[in-house]
Amino acid sequence: MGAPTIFSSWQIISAVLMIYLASIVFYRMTLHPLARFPGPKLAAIMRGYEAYYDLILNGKYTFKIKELHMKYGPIIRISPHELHVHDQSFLNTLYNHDPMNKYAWSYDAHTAMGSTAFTIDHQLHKARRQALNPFFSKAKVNAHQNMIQMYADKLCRRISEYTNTTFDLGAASLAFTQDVANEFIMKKTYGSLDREDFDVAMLVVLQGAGKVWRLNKHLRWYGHLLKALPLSLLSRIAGDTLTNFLLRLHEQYQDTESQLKLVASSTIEGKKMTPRTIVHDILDSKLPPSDKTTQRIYEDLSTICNAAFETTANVLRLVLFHVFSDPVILQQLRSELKSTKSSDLKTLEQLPYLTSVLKEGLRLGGGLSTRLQRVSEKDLFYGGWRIPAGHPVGMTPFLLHTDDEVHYNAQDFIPARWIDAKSRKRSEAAFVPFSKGSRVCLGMHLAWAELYIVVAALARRFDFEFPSATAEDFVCDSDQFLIQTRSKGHLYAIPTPTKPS
Ligand code: HEM
Repeated sequence: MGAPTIFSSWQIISAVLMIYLASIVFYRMTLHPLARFPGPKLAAIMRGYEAYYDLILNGKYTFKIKELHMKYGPIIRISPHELHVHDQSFLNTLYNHDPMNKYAWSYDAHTAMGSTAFTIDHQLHKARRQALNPFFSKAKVNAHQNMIQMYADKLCRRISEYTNTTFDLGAASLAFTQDVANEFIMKKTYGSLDREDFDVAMLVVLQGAGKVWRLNKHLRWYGHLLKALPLSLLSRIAGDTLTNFLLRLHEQYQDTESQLKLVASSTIEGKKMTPRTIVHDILDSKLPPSDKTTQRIYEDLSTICNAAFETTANVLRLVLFHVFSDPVILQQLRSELKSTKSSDLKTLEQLPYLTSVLKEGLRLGGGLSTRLQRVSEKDLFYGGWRIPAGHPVGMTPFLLHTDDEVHYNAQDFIPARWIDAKSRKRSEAAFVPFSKGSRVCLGMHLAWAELYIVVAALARRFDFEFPSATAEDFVCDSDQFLIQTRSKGHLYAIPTPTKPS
């Protein structure tokens, strides 16, 4: 017979667990390489701090980070593992061409590890990006301006159908950016502008996508589980809107597959005959065969397309709301547009007021609402601080764009700030809607071109009234990776043709 034990096995397990947790807390507070950085103790101890703002308060950690900077200064520890800097002078240190990885904890949560956008490793990203760069160059975009103009004209025709009645200009803006991006990248559209409701289901799905990403960050199995479920089961659980989106992704997978087959089976002559898509560029690149599988190419392609849609549409809606709600801005824009009859992209790019309007849209509605972390192989330095190599540090474009210390009346839509030399210099220093360095937005030239062409077309042809919208509806109120606003992307408008003056 053994000796009687004083403690039950549950008590022993609990005690071991307590000691384990206490030693983690002790380590994170004292010996951890980030222990000396300022910030709330709870955030330094556990990720649960961030999870509370992310999940319970629905994407509010970005706003909390702003508050923490006001209390603790420009560099803070925002989780046991991560720092955040709020100072534009640090932009060039963090976003450049030095070897820097992305932060797997955040970027893997998009569950598209094969995509260039979410590739963690610096070298692998560099190779993947090289294969894509030529397709998205400024010259390539310029060569597609007639296509963009064609969709802008189509948007105008569709809007004319609603003269003096209310329609959703917010959904129409997304339909435009979807059709243009799909046509540019895949030489195919899914007919969003042709749909009676401007494909509003896509708007609803894309507005909800950030929630899945935030859940995945904290519950690592969640996204993988969703992906593993068969479409038939998922559609029973998820409802029509998500099912339609998944069907669209499925169609995109099949399109990728058939393009791969087409390119593989074509003769050199045949290849020349088929319209060149991004799939051709990836297959012709120096990437290894493992990066040329259908799944990898599909992940890249669907991520690039999705990165193109809501980002640009969000800026477009915000610009349209402010331009057509403010007679002074509208009048100034129209008189500049009248000075040239041309819709040529190069000409539009030379117009200072139109450019300022778009920059203001990109400042308030562009960029991302989340922090973009980088993990450097070398120590980084900020002020008197040494940031040890291997630890993620991020900055948030949205917080820089809306900082009153940098941009006067930062919350207000004031195109003139980009005209006046002094205020322009200040604002430019903290203006990073497309980020910088090796991970700069792949589609920035396309986004600029779309905005120039479509805003000019709408300002020349229509007046809009917004019976129920207010400026607050377009202020970022939730971090969904992308900016989310109270309007959730809807903008109800009554169009009338522009009166000849
Ligand atoms: C106004 C519109 C847009 C804004 C504000 C925007 C903003 C950004 C930002 C801030 C990043 C950096 C993300 C990070 O560091 O994790 C980024 C990356 C990216 N964007 Fe955009 N974007 C826009 C439009 C587009 C368009 C039209 C496309 C595609 C045609 C696109 C494709 C991408 C891709 C693929 C990346 C990842 C680049 C890489 O890591 O190499 N974006 N974008």
